Amino acid sequence: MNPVESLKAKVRDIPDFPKPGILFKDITPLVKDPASLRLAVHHLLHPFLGRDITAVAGMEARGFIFGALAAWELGVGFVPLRKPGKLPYNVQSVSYDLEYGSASLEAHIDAVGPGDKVLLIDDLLATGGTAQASCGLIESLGAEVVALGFVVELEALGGREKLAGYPVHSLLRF
Ligand SMILES: O=P(O)(O)OC[C@H]1O[C@H](OP(=O)(O)OP(=O)(O)O)[C@H](O)[C@@H]1O
Ligand SMILES: Nc1ncnc2[nH]cnc12
Repeated sequence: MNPVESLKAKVRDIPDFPKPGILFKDITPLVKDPASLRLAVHHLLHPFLGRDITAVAGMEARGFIFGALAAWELGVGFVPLRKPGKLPYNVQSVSYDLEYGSASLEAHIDAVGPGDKVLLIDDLLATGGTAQASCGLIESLGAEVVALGFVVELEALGGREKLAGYPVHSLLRF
């Protein structure tokens, strides 16, 4: 099996979390294993090396894990997209639906701006609600979304279709 596919064994299935009927894909076993974490970040970023990217943005909370590592590897800054009420300065907000509820994200109004070329990174793509809303948030601040990267993609939930028009890269497709 190729090394990236072998990472699938590090994603743990938790049935009925956080609600009955949801099969939760738990990435904590992958993240706690140093070789798996390094391999995942390396392959997540492979398509983006050498690209004109000025910032990485990541969605709270699990997107912070891979987003911050991605920013470090690319040598650019990291922009946190946070759950409501957490950012201290003036914010721009966006609301959206996800597989098991609805939510909002916020960014500081000066987090990115015109001329910025942003790579959006999250742990997982499910319905695409979070990612689509995050694209809107970044664009509402005048920046461009260059591409999106996810460690896990749940293909049956159709997130990729919701992101039509954006380059989407995922590592582990279930
Ligand atoms: O494609 P979607 O249907 O929008 O779902 C994907 C989102 O759901 C999870 O985040 P969650 O909101 O559960 O927050 P967390 O990272 O704080 O656990 C995951 O980390 C993605 O951000
Ligand atoms: N099934 C799932 N497992 C883990 N995170 C998720 N975010 C949205 N759907 C999810």
